[in-house]
Amino acid sequence: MGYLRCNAESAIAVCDPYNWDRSQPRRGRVKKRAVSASNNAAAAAAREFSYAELSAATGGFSADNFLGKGSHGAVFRAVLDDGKLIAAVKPFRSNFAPAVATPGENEIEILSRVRHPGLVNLIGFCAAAEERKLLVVEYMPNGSLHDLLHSGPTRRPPGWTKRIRFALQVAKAVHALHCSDPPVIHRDIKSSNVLIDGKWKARLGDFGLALRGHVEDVRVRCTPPAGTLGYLDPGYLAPGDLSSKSDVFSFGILLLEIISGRNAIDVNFSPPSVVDWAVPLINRCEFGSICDERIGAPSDGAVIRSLAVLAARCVRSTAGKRPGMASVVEALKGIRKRAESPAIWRQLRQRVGRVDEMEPLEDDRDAAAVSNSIGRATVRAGSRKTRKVSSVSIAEHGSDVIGDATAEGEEERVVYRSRSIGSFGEMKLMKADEYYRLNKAAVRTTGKGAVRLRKSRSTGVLNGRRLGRNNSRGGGRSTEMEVSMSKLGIGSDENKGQEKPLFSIVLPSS
Ligand SMILES: Nc1ncnc2c1ncn2[C@@H]1O[C@H](COP(=O)(O)OP(=O)(O)OP(=O)(O)O)[C@@H](O)[C@H]1O
Repeated sequence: MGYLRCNAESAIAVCDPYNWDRSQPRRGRVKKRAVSASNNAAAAAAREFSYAELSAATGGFSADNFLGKGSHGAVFRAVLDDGKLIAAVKPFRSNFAPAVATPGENEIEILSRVRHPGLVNLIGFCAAAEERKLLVVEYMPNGSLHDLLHSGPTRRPPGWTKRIRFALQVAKAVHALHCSDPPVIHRDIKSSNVLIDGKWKARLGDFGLALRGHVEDVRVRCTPPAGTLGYLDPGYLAPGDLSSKSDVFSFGILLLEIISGRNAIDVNFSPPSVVDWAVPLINRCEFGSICDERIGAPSDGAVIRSLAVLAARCVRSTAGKRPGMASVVEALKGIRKRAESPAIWRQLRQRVGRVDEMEPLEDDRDAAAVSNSIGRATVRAGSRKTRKVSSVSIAEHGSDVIGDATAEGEEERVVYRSRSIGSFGEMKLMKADEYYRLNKAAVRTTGKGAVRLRKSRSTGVLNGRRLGRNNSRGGGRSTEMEVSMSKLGIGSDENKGQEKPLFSIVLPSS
Protein backbone atom coordinates (compact mmCIF):
# COMPACT_ATOMS: atom_id res chain seq x y z
CA MET A 1 0.00 0.00 0.00
CA GLY A 2 1.32 3.42 -0.85
CA TYR A 3 0.72 6.44 1.26
CA LEU A 4 -0.07 9.92 0.22
CA ARG A 5 2.56 12.58 0.68
CA CYS A 6 1.45 16.17 0.65
CA ASN A 7 3.75 18.09 -1.58
CA ALA A 8 3.20 21.81 -1.59
CA GLU A 9 4.50 22.06 -5.14
CA SER A 10 1.85 19.74 -6.47
CA ALA A 11 -1.33 20.80 -8.12
CA ILE A 12 -4.57 20.43 -6.18
CA ALA A 13 -5.97 16.98 -6.58
CA VAL A 14 -8.42 14.92 -4.68
CA CYS A 15 -6.91 11.69 -3.50
CA ASP A 16 -9.24 8.83 -3.11
CA PRO A 17 -8.09 5.92 -1.00
CA TYR A 18 -9.21 3.53 -3.73
CA ASN A 19 -6.27 4.62 -5.76
CA TRP A 20 -3.97 3.45 -3.03
CA ASP A 21 -5.15 -0.02 -2.35
CA ARG A 22 -4.86 -2.10 -5.45
CA SER A 23 -5.93 -5.24 -3.66
CA GLN A 24 -9.43 -4.02 -3.02
CA PRO A 25 -12.37 -5.41 -4.94
CA ARG A 26 -14.12 -3.54 -7.70
CA ARG A 27 -16.30 -0.57 -6.98
CA GLY A 28 -19.59 -2.32 -7.45
CA ARG A 29 -19.05 -4.46 -4.42
CA VAL A 30 -18.16 -1.48 -2.29
CA LYS A 31 -21.24 0.36 -3.39
CA LYS A 32 -23.36 -2.58 -2.40
CA ARG A 33 -21.99 -2.25 1.10
CA ALA A 34 -22.74 1.45 1.09
CA VAL A 35 -26.27 0.84 -0.05
CA SER A 36 -26.82 -1.41 2.89
CA ALA A 37 -26.71 1.74 4.99
CA SER A 38 -30.31 2.18 4.09
CA ASN A 39 -31.08 -0.91 6.11
CA ASN A 40 -29.11 0.23 9.07
CA ALA A 41 -31.17 1.47 11.98
CA ALA A 42 -28.89 4.45 12.39
CA ALA A 43 -29.68 5.62 8.91
CA ALA A 44 -33.38 5.23 9.46
CA ALA A 45 -33.85 8.94 10.04
CA ALA A 46 -32.84 9.60 6.44
CA ARG A 47 -35.61 9.50 3.87
CA GLU A 48 -35.37 7.10 0.96
CA PHE A 49 -36.27 8.47 -2.46
CA SER A 50 -36.84 6.61 -5.68
CA TYR A 51 -34.71 7.50 -8.67
CA ALA A 52 -37.83 8.54 -10.59
CA GLU A 53 -38.78 10.91 -7.78
CA LEU A 54 -35.38 12.62 -7.86
CA SER A 55 -35.28 12.67 -11.62
CA ALA A 56 -38.63 14.47 -11.68
CA ALA A 57 -37.51 16.83 -8.91
CA THR A 58 -34.44 17.87 -10.86
CA GLY A 59 -36.25 18.24 -14.19
CA GLY A 60 -34.54 15.11 -15.45
CA PHE A 61 -31.18 16.35 -14.13
CA SER A 62 -31.48 19.31 -16.44
CA ALA A 63 -28.87 21.96 -17.08
CA ASP A 64 -31.23 24.51 -15.50
CA ASN A 65 -30.88 22.72 -12.19
CA PHE A 66 -27.15 22.09 -12.43
CA LEU A 67 -25.36 23.46 -9.36
CA GLY A 68 -21.80 22.35 -9.85
CA LYS A 69 -19.53 19.43 -10.49
CA GLY A 70 -17.38 17.59 -8.01
CA SER A 71 -14.98 14.73 -8.46
CA HIS A 72 -17.84 12.26 -8.06
CA GLY A 73 -20.26 13.82 -10.48
CA ALA A 74 -22.67 16.66 -11.00
CA VAL A 75 -24.84 18.20 -8.29
CA PHE A 76 -28.42 19.26 -9.08
CA ARG A 77 -31.08 21.36 -7.41
CA ALA A 78 -34.24 19.41 -6.66
CA VAL A 79 -37.74 20.65 -5.88
CA LEU A 80 -39.51 18.11 -3.69
CA ASP A 81 -42.78 17.78 -1.78
CA ASP A 82 -44.77 19.95 -4.17
CA GLY A 83 -42.28 22.78 -3.93
CA LYS A 84 -42.10 22.77 -0.13
CA LEU A 85 -38.61 21.32 -0.02
CA ILE A 86 -35.63 22.49 -2.04
CA ALA A 87 -32.67 20.14 -1.87
CA ALA A 88 -29.41 19.35 -3.59
CA VAL A 89 -28.93 15.93 -5.17
CA LYS A 90 -25.43 14.57 -5.57
CA PRO A 91 -23.77 11.23 -6.22
CA PHE A 92 -22.32 9.55 -3.19
CA ARG A 93 -19.27 7.50 -2.54
CA SER A 94 -17.95 5.23 0.12
CA ASN A 95 -14.48 5.88 1.40
CA PHE A 96 -13.64 2.78 3.34
CA ALA A 97 -11.34 -0.03 2.41
CA PRO A 98 -13.72 -2.99 2.01
CA ALA A 99 -11.57 -5.20 4.18
CA VAL A 100 -12.52 -3.16 7.21
CA ALA A 101 -15.75 -1.54 6.21
CA THR A 102 -18.80 -2.22 8.27
CA PRO A 103 -21.93 -2.21 6.19
CA GLY A 104 -23.62 1.12 6.65
CA GLU A 105 -20.53 2.96 7.88
CA ASN A 106 -20.41 5.55 5.18
CA GLU A 107 -21.41 9.06 4.33
CA ILE A 108 -25.10 8.34 4.83
CA GLU A 109 -24.61 6.90 8.24
CA ILE A 110 -22.28 9.66 9.39
CA LEU A 111 -24.66 12.33 8.18
CA SER A 112 -27.60 10.54 9.76
CA ARG A 113 -25.92 10.46 13.10
CA VAL A 114 -24.28 13.84 13.18
CA ARG A 115 -26.62 16.73 12.66
CA HIS A 116 -25.57 20.29 13.33
CA PRO A 117 -26.67 23.71 12.11
CA GLY A 118 -23.14 24.25 10.78
CA LEU A 119 -23.27 21.18 8.52
CA VAL A 120 -24.91 20.55 5.18
CA ASN A 121 -27.28 18.03 6.67
CA LEU A 122 -28.67 14.92 5.05
CA ILE A 123 -32.29 14.79 3.95
CA GLY A 124 -32.27 11.39 2.34
CA PHE A 125 -30.80 9.16 -0.32
CA CYS A 126 -31.60 7.10 -3.34
CA ALA A 127 -30.06 3.66 -3.52
CA ALA A 128 -32.21 2.30 -6.31
CA ALA A 129 -29.71 1.08 -8.85
CA GLU A 130 -26.00 0.53 -9.13
CA GLU A 131 -25.06 3.72 -10.95
CA ARG A 132 -27.80 5.82 -9.47
CA LYS A 133 -26.87 6.21 -5.87
CA LEU A 134 -27.67 9.70 -4.82
CA LEU A 135 -27.53 11.76 -1.68
CA VAL A 136 -30.21 14.35 -1.00
CA VAL A 137 -28.84 17.13 1.18
CA GLU A 138 -29.87 20.61 2.26
CA TYR A 139 -29.74 23.12 -0.55
CA MET A 140 -27.23 25.94 -0.12
CA PRO A 141 -28.32 28.78 -2.39
CA ASN A 142 -25.27 30.99 -2.04
CA GLY A 143 -22.66 28.68 -3.48
CA SER A 144 -19.36 27.69 -1.97
CA LEU A 145 -16.90 29.70 0.09
CA HIS A 146 -14.34 28.90 -2.59
CA ASP A 147 -16.46 30.67 -5.20
CA LEU A 148 -17.01 33.63 -2.90
CA LEU A 149 -13.32 34.04 -2.15
CA HIS A 150 -11.96 33.38 -5.59
CA SER A 151 -14.57 34.74 -7.94
CA GLY A 152 -12.96 37.24 -10.24
CA PRO A 153 -13.31 41.00 -10.25
CA THR A 154 -17.00 40.79 -11.23
CA ARG A 155 -18.08 39.92 -7.69
CA ARG A 156 -17.34 41.92 -4.58
CA PRO A 157 -15.21 39.84 -2.22
CA PRO A 158 -16.56 39.33 1.32
CA GLY A 159 -15.35 41.82 3.94
CA TRP A 160 -13.68 41.02 7.24
CA THR A 161 -16.86 40.69 9.26
CA LYS A 162 -18.19 38.02 6.92
CA ARG A 163 -14.85 36.24 6.63
CA ILE A 164 -14.41 36.00 10.38
CA ARG A 165 -17.99 34.81 10.81
CA PHE A 166 -17.52 32.16 8.15
CA ALA A 167 -14.32 30.98 9.83
CA LEU A 168 -16.06 30.78 13.20
CA GLN A 169 -19.07 28.94 11.76
CA VAL A 170 -16.84 26.35 10.11
CA ALA A 171 -14.73 26.01 13.26
CA LYS A 172 -17.86 25.36 15.33
CA ALA A 173 -19.01 22.71 12.86
CA VAL A 174 -15.63 20.94 12.93
CA HIS A 175 -15.60 21.16 16.70
CA ALA A 176 -19.06 19.57 16.83
CA LEU A 177 -17.78 16.69 14.66
CA HIS A 178 -14.77 16.15 16.89
CA CYS A 179 -16.98 16.21 19.99
CA SER A 180 -19.48 13.67 18.73
CA ASP A 181 -19.29 10.17 20.12
CA PRO A 182 -17.49 8.49 18.52
CA PRO A 183 -15.72 11.47 16.98
CA VAL A 184 -15.94 12.24 13.29
CA ILE A 185 -12.83 13.39 11.47
CA HIS A 186 -13.86 15.15 8.28
CA ARG A 187 -10.52 14.78 6.40
CA ASP A 188 -11.55 17.07 3.59
CA ILE A 189 -11.98 20.56 5.02
CA LYS A 190 -11.52 23.02 2.18
CA SER A 191 -13.25 26.09 0.84
CA SER A 192 -15.16 24.20 -1.86
CA ASN A 193 -16.68 21.99 0.84
CA VAL A 194 -17.92 25.03 2.74
CA LEU A 195 -21.26 26.10 1.37
CA ILE A 196 -23.21 29.23 2.17
CA ASP A 197 -26.85 28.88 3.18
CA GLY A 198 -29.78 31.22 2.64
CA LYS A 199 -28.93 33.19 5.78
CA TRP A 200 -25.33 33.64 4.65
CA LYS A 201 -24.04 31.15 7.18
CA ALA A 202 -21.16 28.87 6.30
CA ARG A 203 -21.90 25.13 6.44
CA LEU A 204 -19.45 22.29 6.16
CA GLY A 205 -20.42 19.61 3.68
CA ASP A 206 -19.11 16.62 1.75
CA PHE A 207 -18.52 13.76 4.15
CA GLY A 208 -17.26 11.44 1.43
CA LEU A 209 -13.90 11.03 3.14
CA ALA A 210 -15.06 11.42 6.73
CA LEU A 211 -14.16 8.78 9.27
CA ARG A 212 -16.26 8.06 12.30
CA GLY A 213 -14.63 6.29 15.19
CA HIS A 214 -11.86 6.53 17.73
CA VAL A 215 -8.29 6.67 16.44
CA GLU A 216 -7.62 3.23 17.81
CA ASP A 217 -10.61 1.68 16.00
CA VAL A 218 -9.72 -0.84 13.31
CA ARG A 219 -11.58 1.07 10.65
CA VAL A 220 -9.72 4.26 11.39
CA ARG A 221 -6.38 2.49 11.75
CA CYS A 222 -6.80 0.68 8.44
CA THR A 223 -8.16 3.43 6.22
CA PRO A 224 -5.40 4.89 4.06
CA PRO A 225 -4.72 8.63 4.24
CA ALA A 226 -6.85 10.79 2.01
CA GLY A 227 -7.70 14.42 1.54
CA THR A 228 -7.08 17.27 -0.84
CA LEU A 229 -3.53 18.29 -1.59
CA GLY A 230 -2.84 21.74 -0.36
CA TYR A 231 -5.08 21.15 2.68
CA LEU A 232 -3.71 17.78 3.70
CA ASP A 233 -1.77 17.49 6.94
CA PRO A 234 1.86 16.75 5.94
CA GLY A 235 2.18 14.57 9.03
CA TYR A 236 -0.68 12.31 7.94
CA LEU A 237 1.32 9.76 6.01
CA ALA A 238 -0.05 6.51 7.35
CA PRO A 239 -3.43 5.50 8.80
CA GLY A 240 -2.01 5.59 12.32
CA ASP A 241 -1.09 9.26 11.96
CA LEU A 242 -4.70 10.36 11.75
CA SER A 243 -6.08 12.48 14.56
CA SER A 244 -8.46 15.38 14.86
CA LYS A 245 -5.37 17.59 14.50
CA SER A 246 -5.31 16.72 10.79
CA ASP A 247 -8.61 18.57 10.49
CA VAL A 248 -7.05 21.43 12.47
CA PHE A 249 -4.28 21.65 9.88
CA SER A 250 -6.78 21.78 7.00
CA PHE A 251 -8.78 24.38 8.90
CA GLY A 252 -5.60 26.44 9.29
CA ILE A 253 -5.10 26.36 5.51
CA LEU A 254 -8.72 27.40 5.07
CA LEU A 255 -8.14 30.27 7.49
CA LEU A 256 -5.10 31.43 5.52
CA GLU A 257 -7.21 31.26 2.38
CA ILE A 258 -9.95 33.32 4.06
CA ILE A 259 -7.42 35.92 5.22
CA SER A 260 -5.48 36.19 1.98
CA GLY A 261 -7.98 35.32 -0.72
CA ARG A 262 -5.27 33.04 -2.14
CA ASN A 263 -5.90 29.45 -3.14
CA ALA A 264 -4.39 26.73 -0.96
CA ILE A 265 -2.05 26.07 -3.85
CA ASP A 266 -1.62 28.50 -6.70
CA VAL A 267 1.13 27.84 -9.21
CA ASN A 268 1.03 31.47 -10.35
CA PHE A 269 2.73 32.40 -7.10
CA SER A 270 6.06 31.51 -5.64
CA PRO A 271 5.91 29.65 -3.37
CA PRO A 272 2.66 28.15 -4.66
CA SER A 273 1.54 26.85 -1.27
CA VAL A 274 -0.36 29.39 0.82
CA VAL A 275 1.26 28.03 3.97
CA ASP A 276 4.82 28.33 2.61
CA TRP A 277 4.04 31.88 1.56
CA ALA A 278 2.11 33.13 4.58
CA VAL A 279 3.88 31.62 7.59
CA PRO A 280 7.25 33.35 6.96
CA LEU A 281 5.38 36.66 6.66
CA ILE A 282 3.55 35.93 9.91
CA ASN A 283 6.91 35.07 11.49
CA ARG A 284 8.12 38.52 10.57
CA CYS A 285 4.91 40.10 11.89
CA GLU A 286 4.09 41.36 8.39
CA PHE A 287 0.41 40.76 8.94
CA GLY A 288 -0.75 43.36 6.45
CA SER A 289 1.08 41.52 3.67
CA ILE A 290 -1.06 38.41 4.00
CA CYS A 291 -4.38 40.26 3.82
CA ASP A 292 -6.49 39.93 0.71
CA GLU A 293 -5.40 43.03 -1.17
CA ARG A 294 -8.89 43.48 -2.57
CA ILE A 295 -10.16 44.42 0.89
CA GLY A 296 -6.97 45.49 2.67
CA ALA A 297 -6.21 44.90 6.34
CA PRO A 298 -8.91 45.23 9.00
CA SER A 299 -8.97 48.63 10.73
CA ASP A 300 -8.05 47.07 14.06
CA GLY A 301 -4.53 45.66 13.73
CA ALA A 302 -5.10 43.24 16.61
CA VAL A 303 -7.74 41.44 14.55
CA ILE A 304 -5.44 40.44 11.72
CA ARG A 305 -2.63 39.73 14.14
CA SER A 306 -4.78 37.31 16.13
CA LEU A 307 -6.21 35.69 13.00
CA ALA A 308 -2.78 35.22 11.46
CA VAL A 309 -1.29 33.80 14.64
CA LEU A 310 -4.20 31.43 15.00
CA ALA A 311 -3.78 30.20 11.43
CA ALA A 312 -0.04 29.76 11.94
CA ARG A 313 -0.70 27.70 15.07
CA CYS A 314 -3.17 25.47 13.22
CA VAL A 315 -0.70 24.67 10.41
CA ARG A 316 2.22 23.84 12.66
CA SER A 317 4.04 20.79 11.42
CA THR A 318 3.86 18.97 14.74
CA ALA A 319 0.28 17.84 15.16
CA GLY A 320 0.51 17.81 18.95
CA LYS A 321 1.39 21.48 19.02
CA ARG A 322 -1.67 22.55 17.08
CA PRO A 323 -4.60 23.81 19.13
CA GLY A 324 -7.75 21.73 19.48
CA MET A 325 -10.88 22.95 17.72
CA ALA A 326 -12.34 24.07 21.06
CA SER A 327 -9.52 26.63 21.46
CA VAL A 328 -9.82 27.62 17.82
CA VAL A 329 -13.51 28.34 18.35
CA GLU A 330 -12.78 30.37 21.48
CA ALA A 331 -10.05 32.35 19.77
CA LEU A 332 -12.30 33.10 16.80
CA LYS A 333 -15.13 34.19 19.09
CA GLY A 334 -12.77 36.71 20.68
CA ILE A 335 -11.56 37.89 17.29
CA ARG A 336 -15.11 38.26 16.00
CA LYS A 337 -16.13 40.21 19.07
CA ARG A 338 -13.18 42.47 18.64
CA ALA A 339 -13.70 42.94 14.90
CA GLU A 340 -17.36 43.77 15.39
CA SER A 341 -17.06 45.96 18.44
CA PRO A 342 -17.98 49.61 17.98
CA ALA A 343 -15.17 52.05 17.36
CA ILE A 344 -15.50 53.52 20.85
CA TRP A 345 -14.53 50.21 22.43
CA ARG A 346 -11.57 49.93 20.10
CA GLN A 347 -10.38 53.33 21.24
CA LEU A 348 -10.91 52.45 24.87
CA ARG A 349 -9.03 49.19 24.41
CA GLN A 350 -6.16 51.05 22.83
CA ARG A 351 -5.95 53.09 26.01
CA VAL A 352 -6.39 50.47 28.66
CA GLY A 353 -5.78 47.03 27.27
CA ARG A 354 -4.93 44.94 24.29
CA VAL A 355 -4.78 41.39 23.16
CA ASP A 356 -1.12 40.65 23.31
CA GLU A 357 1.36 41.37 20.59
CA MET A 358 2.47 38.19 18.92
CA GLU A 359 6.02 37.07 18.64
CA PRO A 360 7.62 35.75 15.47
CA LEU A 361 7.31 32.05 14.74
CA GLU A 362 10.96 31.55 13.88
CA ASP A 363 11.04 28.06 15.19
CA ASP A 364 9.12 25.76 17.47
CA ARG A 365 10.25 27.61 20.56
CA ASP A 366 9.01 30.93 19.23
CA ALA A 367 5.87 29.36 17.94
CA ALA A 368 5.22 27.99 21.39
CA ALA A 369 5.63 31.50 22.72
CA VAL A 370 3.03 32.66 20.24
CA SER A 371 0.72 29.88 21.18
CA ASN A 372 1.08 30.93 24.81
CA SER A 373 0.63 34.55 24.01
CA ILE A 374 -2.70 34.02 22.30
CA GLY A 375 -4.18 33.19 25.68
CA ARG A 376 -2.71 36.18 27.41
CA ALA A 377 -3.63 39.79 27.55
CA THR A 378 -1.28 42.67 27.81
CA VAL A 379 -2.57 45.33 30.09
CA ARG A 380 -1.29 48.69 29.07
CA ALA A 381 -1.69 52.04 30.56
CA GLY A 382 0.09 55.31 30.31
CA SER A 383 1.36 57.54 27.60
CA ARG A 384 3.97 56.19 25.21
CA LYS A 385 6.75 57.53 27.36
CA THR A 386 5.43 56.32 30.65
CA ARG A 387 3.52 53.25 29.51
CA LYS A 388 3.84 50.18 31.57
CA VAL A 389 2.97 46.85 30.10
CA SER A 390 2.26 43.70 31.92
CA SER A 391 1.26 40.38 30.51
CA VAL A 392 -1.52 38.66 32.36
CA SER A 393 -3.04 35.32 31.63
CA ILE A 394 -6.62 35.77 30.55
CA ALA A 395 -7.54 32.66 32.45
CA GLU A 396 -6.06 34.15 35.61
CA HIS A 397 -7.18 37.63 34.86
CA GLY A 398 -10.80 36.78 34.34
CA SER A 399 -13.63 38.56 36.01
CA ASP A 400 -13.40 36.31 39.06
CA VAL A 401 -9.86 37.37 39.71
CA ILE A 402 -10.78 40.98 39.53
CA GLY A 403 -13.74 40.32 41.75
CA ASP A 404 -11.43 38.61 44.21
CA ALA A 405 -9.14 41.57 44.40
CA THR A 406 -9.59 41.88 48.10
CA ALA A 407 -9.47 38.19 48.87
CA GLU A 408 -6.54 37.25 51.01
CA GLY A 409 -3.45 36.24 49.15
CA GLU A 410 -4.97 37.16 45.82
CA GLU A 411 -3.61 40.67 45.49
CA GLU A 412 -0.56 39.66 43.49
CA ARG A 413 -2.87 38.44 40.74
CA VAL A 414 -4.41 41.85 40.27
CA VAL A 415 -3.00 44.41 37.92
CA TYR A 416 -2.46 47.75 39.54
CA ARG A 417 -1.77 50.73 37.37
CA SER A 418 -1.50 54.38 37.99
CA ARG A 419 -0.61 56.08 34.78
CA SER A 420 -2.10 58.67 32.53
CA ILE A 421 -4.35 57.05 29.96
CA GLY A 422 -4.89 59.91 27.62
CA SER A 423 -8.13 61.78 27.76
CA PHE A 424 -9.61 59.36 30.25
CA GLY A 425 -7.32 60.76 32.91
CA GLU A 426 -5.60 58.78 35.58
CA MET A 427 -6.76 55.30 36.29
CA LYS A 428 -6.04 53.00 39.13
CA LEU A 429 -7.22 49.58 40.11
CA MET A 430 -7.35 49.30 43.86
CA LYS A 431 -8.83 47.34 46.67
CA ALA A 432 -12.29 48.24 47.87
CA ASP A 433 -11.22 49.51 51.29
CA GLU A 434 -8.62 51.72 49.68
CA TYR A 435 -11.27 52.91 47.30
CA TYR A 436 -13.61 53.86 50.11
CA ARG A 437 -10.79 55.68 51.83
CA LEU A 438 -9.82 57.62 48.77
CA ASN A 439 -13.19 58.03 47.20
CA LYS A 440 -13.38 61.65 46.23
CA ALA A 441 -13.76 61.72 42.53
CA ALA A 442 -16.29 60.23 40.20
CA VAL A 443 -15.73 56.62 41.05
CA ARG A 444 -17.88 53.56 41.47
CA THR A 445 -17.00 50.25 43.06
CA THR A 446 -17.55 47.15 41.05
CA GLY A 447 -17.66 44.20 43.38
CA LYS A 448 -14.45 44.19 45.33
CA GLY A 449 -12.28 45.98 42.81
CA ALA A 450 -12.57 49.59 41.77
CA VAL A 451 -11.27 52.11 39.32
CA ARG A 452 -10.68 55.66 40.11
CA LEU A 453 -10.59 58.23 37.40
CA ARG A 454 -9.14 61.59 38.00
CA LYS A 455 -8.45 64.62 35.89
CA SER A 456 -10.94 63.37 33.36
CA ARG A 457 -11.39 65.76 30.52
CA SER A 458 -13.37 63.46 28.30
CA THR A 459 -16.86 64.41 27.32
CA GLY A 460 -17.10 61.96 24.45
CA VAL A 461 -20.11 59.82 23.75
CA LEU A 462 -19.65 56.38 25.19
CA ASN A 463 -21.92 53.40 24.84
CA GLY A 464 -22.16 51.22 27.86
CA ARG A 465 -24.69 49.24 29.83
CA ARG A 466 -25.04 51.99 32.36
CA LEU A 467 -24.43 54.89 30.07
CA GLY A 468 -26.40 57.93 30.96
CA ARG A 469 -26.80 57.05 34.61
CA ASN A 470 -27.21 60.17 36.64
CA ASN A 471 -24.46 60.62 39.11
CA SER A 472 -25.22 63.58 41.26
CA ARG A 473 -22.06 63.37 43.32
CA GLY A 474 -20.26 66.69 43.22
CA GLY A 475 -23.41 68.43 42.06
CA GLY A 476 -22.93 67.64 38.35
CA ARG A 477 -24.26 65.04 35.94
CA SER A 478 -21.96 62.38 34.69
CA THR A 479 -22.06 59.36 32.50
CA GLU A 480 -20.93 56.03 33.73
CA MET A 481 -20.16 52.75 32.14
CA GLU A 482 -18.94 49.39 33.25
CA VAL A 483 -16.04 47.78 31.46
CA SER A 484 -15.78 44.03 31.34
CA MET A 485 -13.38 41.58 29.73
CA SER A 486 -15.84 40.94 26.91
CA LYS A 487 -16.24 44.65 26.22
CA LEU A 488 -12.50 44.83 25.85
CA GLY A 489 -12.70 41.88 23.48
CA ILE A 490 -10.47 39.70 25.60
CA GLY A 491 -12.98 37.56 27.40
CA SER A 492 -14.89 34.52 26.27
CA ASP A 493 -18.52 34.28 25.29
CA GLU A 494 -19.18 31.67 27.91
CA ASN A 495 -19.44 34.07 30.81
CA LYS A 496 -21.43 36.59 28.86
CA GLY A 497 -24.18 38.04 30.96
CA GLN A 498 -22.69 36.71 34.19
CA GLU A 499 -19.29 38.28 34.16
CA LYS A 500 -18.53 40.97 36.65
CA PRO A 501 -17.33 44.27 35.32
CA LEU A 502 -13.62 44.94 35.64
CA PHE A 503 -14.25 48.54 36.50
CA SER A 504 -16.54 51.44 35.87
CA ILE A 505 -15.64 54.68 34.27
CA VAL A 506 -17.45 57.80 35.25
CA LEU A 507 -17.09 60.72 32.94
CA PRO A 508 -18.20 64.14 34.01
CA SER A 509 -20.35 65.65 31.32
CA SER A 510 -18.62 68.97 31.58
N1 LIG B 1 -25.90 21.26 -0.96
C1 LIG B 1 -25.58 22.00 -2.00
N2 LIG B 1 -26.31 23.09 -2.32
C2 LIG B 1 -25.96 23.85 -3.37
N3 LIG B 1 -24.91 23.61 -4.18
C3 LIG B 1 -24.14 22.54 -3.91
C4 LIG B 1 -24.43 21.67 -2.83
N4 LIG B 1 -23.50 20.71 -2.80
C5 LIG B 1 -22.67 20.95 -3.80
N5 LIG B 1 -23.03 22.05 -4.49
C6 LIG B 1 -22.37 22.65 -5.66
O1 LIG B 1 -21.82 21.61 -6.41
C7 LIG B 1 -20.40 21.76 -6.50
C8 LIG B 1 -19.77 20.39 -6.45
O2 LIG B 1 -19.95 19.88 -5.14
P1 LIG B 1 -19.29 18.51 -4.64
O3 LIG B 1 -19.49 18.45 -3.19
O4 LIG B 1 -19.78 17.38 -5.46
O5 LIG B 1 -17.80 18.66 -5.06
P2 LIG B 1 -16.61 19.55 -4.48
O6 LIG B 1 -16.66 19.55 -3.01
O7 LIG B 1 -16.61 20.89 -5.14
O8 LIG B 1 -15.36 18.76 -4.99
P3 LIG B 1 -14.90 17.29 -4.60
O9 LIG B 1 -16.00 16.35 -4.91
O10 LIG B 1 -13.77 17.14 -5.53
O11 LIG B 1 -14.54 17.33 -3.16
C9 LIG B 1 -20.02 22.65 -5.35
O12 LIG B 1 -18.87 23.40 -5.62
C10 LIG B 1 -21.24 23.54 -5.22
O13 LIG B 1 -21.13 24.63 -6.11
